[in-house]
Amino acid sequence: MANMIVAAVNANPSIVLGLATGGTPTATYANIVEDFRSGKVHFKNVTSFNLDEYIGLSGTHPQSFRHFMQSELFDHIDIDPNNTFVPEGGASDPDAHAVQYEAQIAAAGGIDLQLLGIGHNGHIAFNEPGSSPSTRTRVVELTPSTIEKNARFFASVDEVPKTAITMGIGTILEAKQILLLATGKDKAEAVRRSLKDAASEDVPASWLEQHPDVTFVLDEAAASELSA
Ligand SMILES: N[C@@H]1[C@@H](O)[C@H](O)[C@@H](COP(=O)(O)O)O[C@@H]1O
Repeated sequence: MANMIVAAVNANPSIVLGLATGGTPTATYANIVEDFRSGKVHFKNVTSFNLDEYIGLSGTHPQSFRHFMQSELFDHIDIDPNNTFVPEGGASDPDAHAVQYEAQIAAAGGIDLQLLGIGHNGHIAFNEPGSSPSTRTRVVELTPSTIEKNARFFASVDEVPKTAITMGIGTILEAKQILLLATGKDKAEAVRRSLKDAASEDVPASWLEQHPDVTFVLDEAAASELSA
């Protein structure tokens, strides 16, 4: 995955990247940092937009996605901090901020390459089951199961925010190219349903079937339900 991203940046040094958080892409970011340190890639003219952020967590909160991006990637490469966008969890008017975020993506010319993970229930970004392909960046409520899964990053489940700002499915589908990374048995069912079921709101990642240039990058465990 890191090699694909580095190749894309080298092919277009002013690329607009869409970036994801979560446990899955940490190794990808570590490999990108290594490639930067060995001079294989530069990010001076790159712009990035992250998928989502918890509402109520400021960018300095250790569990905020802004903090994750700084510590896993941005602080270690030469990207211009002014060109790194993550929805602001501390925005005073999150609905207005979501609209503004869409405008910022459009002003940057749209996303060239979008990196995605996948939730165990098939969510992408924080588009939970029930999300339609026309959804845009907006405020959403997290499902109890997502809150429970993400509690592993917090001291207790009560500390996990119940709402978030997320790019919509429609926003994601406008990216020119999409890479979805999934690892582990826990993701096998979501991966199978995304690729094999008819596209529907039940499995938000299944809407990716409608995109012309999507690559799923899977380990064997995540791919284990595909052969049946
Ligand atoms: N909003 C994020 C998603 O962008 C991420 O893809 C997913 C899976 O996370 P993980 O990689 O930790 O399994 O859950 C989170 O809730």
